[in-house]
Amino acid sequence: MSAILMDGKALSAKVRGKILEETHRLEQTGVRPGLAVILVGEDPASQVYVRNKEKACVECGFYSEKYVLPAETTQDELLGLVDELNHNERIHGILCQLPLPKQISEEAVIAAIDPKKDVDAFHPSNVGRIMIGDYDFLPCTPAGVMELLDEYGIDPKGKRCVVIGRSNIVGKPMSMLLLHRHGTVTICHSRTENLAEICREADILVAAVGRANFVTPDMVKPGAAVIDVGMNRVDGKLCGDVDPAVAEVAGYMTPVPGGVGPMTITMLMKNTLKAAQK
Ligand SMILES: Nc1nc(=O)c2c([nH]1)NC[C@@H]1CN(c3ccc(C(=O)N[C@@H](CCC(=O)O)C(=O)O)cc3)C=[N+]21
Repeated sequence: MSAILMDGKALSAKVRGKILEETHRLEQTGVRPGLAVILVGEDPASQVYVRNKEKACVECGFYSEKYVLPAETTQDELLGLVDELNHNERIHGILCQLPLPKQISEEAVIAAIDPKKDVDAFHPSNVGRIMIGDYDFLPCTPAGVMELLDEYGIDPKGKRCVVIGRSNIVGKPMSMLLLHRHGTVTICHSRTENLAEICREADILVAAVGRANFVTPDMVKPGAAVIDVGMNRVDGKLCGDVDPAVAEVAGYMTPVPGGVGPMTITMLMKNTLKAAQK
């Protein structure tokens, strides 16, 4: 058996095409969606992501601004820029690329972004709204996973869903979105006992651990949908959290690259469009 690959690149192209149409419609009212991306320091992986985000802005017809600040930037300087962007009328979405250098508190920066421009959905008020199911913005990576599941006709309703990883940006919101769709959700993490056994029960298994090839074939139920959120660099090569041999057991699987990554950026575009429409 060989898993069906869930093509995030193809679905992204389709969704971005629809967003471009919406952009043209919005432009008739004199509004062009605008996204500001802030990058502090020069982590090479972050530079790739930021470049992909700029490309996506072009594909969607957005206005975009990029701010590359030196690694020594102070928290006050960054907060000053955020405040300026909060008041900039051309900018509807603000994304400050994480992680930030250690002299800057990520929490302070996230809290400073106007929730209406928080297209990452990381601000505490947006996180709270996701918990209660009353949200404007969905967190990009989990939202991208849900669109991939929908595209391939995989319905979480009543199914065993296992999320490995409990981060604020992926694991926790991912669990919440699966729960909203009536999945039976288990969150696993580094202290979980009998991890392989729990994973083997999953109809939908989401790996967001940040460790290369962490999910092995013995951890997967035959026919399961396995979603790989990992972006690990091993000897310069990009590799996910799921061992490629899992494709022999799973029914569906997302590739890395070309799976969740492009969808994450596409959901960022969707949120920016939404912010501009409001
Ligand atoms: N405030 C903030 N928001 C984020 O959304 C955010 C962040 N910080 N920090 C870093 C992570 C990571 N992330 C990725 C987005 C796209 C790809 C992506 O396009 N991946 C390509 C391959 C890229 C490559 O070749 O390296 C793919 O999977 O096909 C990857 C990773 C967004 N993040």
